[in-house]
Amino acid sequence: MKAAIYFVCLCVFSNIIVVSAILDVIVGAVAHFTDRLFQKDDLLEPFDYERLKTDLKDSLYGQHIASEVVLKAVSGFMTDKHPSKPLVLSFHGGTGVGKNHVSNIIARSIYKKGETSKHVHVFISEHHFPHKEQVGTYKFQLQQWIRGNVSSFPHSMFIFDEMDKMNPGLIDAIKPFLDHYPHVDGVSYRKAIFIFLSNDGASVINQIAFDSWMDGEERENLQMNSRGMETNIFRDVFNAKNSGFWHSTLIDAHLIDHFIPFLPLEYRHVRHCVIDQMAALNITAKDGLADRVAQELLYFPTQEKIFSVKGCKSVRQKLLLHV
Ligand SMILES: Nc1ncnc2c1ncn2[C@@H]1O[C@H](COP(=O)(O)OP(=O)(O)OP(=O)(O)O)[C@@H](O)[C@H]1O
Repeated sequence: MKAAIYFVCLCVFSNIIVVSAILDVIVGAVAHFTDRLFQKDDLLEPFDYERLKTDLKDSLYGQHIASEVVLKAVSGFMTDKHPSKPLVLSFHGGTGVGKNHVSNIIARSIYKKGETSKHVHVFISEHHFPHKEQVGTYKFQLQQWIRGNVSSFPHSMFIFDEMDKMNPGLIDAIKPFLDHYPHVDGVSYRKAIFIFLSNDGASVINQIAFDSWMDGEERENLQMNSRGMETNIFRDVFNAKNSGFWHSTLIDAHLIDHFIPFLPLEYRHVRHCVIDQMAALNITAKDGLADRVAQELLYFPTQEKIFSVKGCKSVRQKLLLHV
């Protein structure tokens, strides 16, 4: 009797195992199929230098330095069949001046689905990695995430926002991916793109823009090497109280390809942003609406009021108050 019960149990149990194994295979196959189907229209856009140039010219205001460097860096990288390392860009500047906006423009030039592509991965320090004590777990997850995505799609893009608030342990975790290694644990990261965004260096950039304005210089004459911009940004960034670490770690190892300053925006640039938002919201331009909205924003320095305190950040919200 006992033997019969054992026999029945064994049959039921082995049937369960067989059924679950079959189910596993079916679920895996369906997932793989839908994944392929989904990926089919989420691929690379054939790279077009002129399209990126036009997009930067038409939709980015007041950032001639960023525009030039981004165009050269991205087109050089995307047309290089055998890059020796991933492209690593570091964007610096005050709030609302276009750092995220340029990341989206770059994504539009690379992926068919632009910034909504699933190959664009955005990490916001305080949102994704809020707890200091969990840095070990974050580190593991972040490395697995980058590794998994790059192995299935080498041209993946990783954007790290609020880099100045990033835990040093996490910076160490991504360091090997940014280097010249042909492979890290069997995966090549040479076609990936990493973009770091931070407000570090903003005070130096703003001061240089102000001095240049005071001297009556054309804004467009400001270059990376004018008025010691590059050196002063480095100095400021290295000495930043909380965030000096990421720069010293990544800069010392020469892992960042381009430091890109974003200038503070003037009234005329903000006005352009208002007009863009009016078009996006289908609002007809009348009664000097663009000027009224642009005038409502705050400008600095207190006396001269030349640069927008929040760039173009709250333009949409201000505009909505008028409709
Ligand atoms: N230079 C610019 N040219 C055109 N539009 C801009 C520019 N700067 C900002 N904008 C507009 O303002 C919005 C907010 O800017 P964005 O998020 O790029 O700022 P940010 O520099 O990343 O700021 P933060 O440091 O606060 O994250 C953008 O989505 C874009 O619509």
